[in-house]
Amino acid sequence: MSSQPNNAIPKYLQESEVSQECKDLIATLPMEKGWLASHLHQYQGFWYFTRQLQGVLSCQKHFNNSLNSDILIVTTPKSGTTWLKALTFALLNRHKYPKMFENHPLLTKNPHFLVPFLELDLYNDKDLVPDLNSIPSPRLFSTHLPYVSLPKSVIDSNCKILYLCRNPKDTFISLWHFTNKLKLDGTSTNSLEDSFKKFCNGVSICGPFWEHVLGYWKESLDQPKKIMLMRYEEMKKNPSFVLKELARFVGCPFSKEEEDEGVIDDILKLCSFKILSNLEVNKKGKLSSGEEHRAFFRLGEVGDSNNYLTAEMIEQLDIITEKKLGHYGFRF
Ligand SMILES: Nc1ncnc2c1ncn2[C@@H]1O[C@H](COP(=O)(O)OS(=O)(=O)O)[C@@H](OP(=O)(O)O)[C@H]1O
Repeated sequence: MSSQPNNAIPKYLQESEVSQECKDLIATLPMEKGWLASHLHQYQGFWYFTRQLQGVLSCQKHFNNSLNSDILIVTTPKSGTTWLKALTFALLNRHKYPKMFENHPLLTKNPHFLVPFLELDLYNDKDLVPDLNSIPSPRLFSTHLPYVSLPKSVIDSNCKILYLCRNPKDTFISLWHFTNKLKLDGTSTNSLEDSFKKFCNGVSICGPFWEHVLGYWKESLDQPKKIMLMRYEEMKKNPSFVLKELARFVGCPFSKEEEDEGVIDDILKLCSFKILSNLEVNKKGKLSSGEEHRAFFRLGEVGDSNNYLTAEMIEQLDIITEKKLGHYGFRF
């Protein structure tokens, strides 16, 4: 692993400057080279790039004050995180910003800025506990962590978890496009075929994909008041239904007056791919972690994987999905 910063690589993928604790742990963990980042490390059964692992350790150690009023957005990467962050932020702040197309923070700030990742933003750079107590209630955070690796305080509290996943074919293709855009160092093998093999073997950010989904699916059945599971495809098909369910789940349902006044439609419009992806802030700009805002907006459609995957690849992913999830009653 490299110990010198490489300025061609975004900050969040740099492997230098990780803590000694993280380095010592990494030396004991299974490691893979390849797509997404130069190295991925397997920790508690799931794969992380180096700085992400440091953030995971740090938030497991320090995020020990989860409140019952907290709302945590949990997703598999590339399943619509940006969209769900925007929707949830707009939902919770609808009374504060009633004129949605005039002075709403989403018009000038990227959703990832407004809803930070626990392990990527809050706990990554330093081993310091950020001042989370100053955030007004309900605090809204996000994470890609699998259920088994959530900080203990999240497991123990009655916070609400909004879990979003997307069919693995489109998730994989979205991730593959994202990594190609990054143009990592020459050691990365980003060919579709190689990346596909790794994805099928579970080696992807916060993968194995199927185990991630299964963990939350099982918990959502056991704890329906705590975990609401959503599918990207469902959100695309019936966004107002999902938004209403979401509002009820987090305890701020829409009133009849709001429905009549078109508040639901306004939120959906503001958070639509068309509006968000065309905002100046999302065409330019970068997160402090180095990711370009525009990298979060590509196509935003269901089924684009059909344009990239062969019939054999599709069949292979369908078989894995049925074997690993269908058996437990989960289907996309
Ligand atoms: N508003 C809105 N509506 C619908 N779809 C949207 C929206 N915003 C982003 N996207 C699409 O979501 C994909 C990116 O996934 P994530 O936001 O989960 O990425 S990340 O994990 O936070 O990096 C990526 O999907 P693909 O287009 O298939 O690559 C984005 O285009």
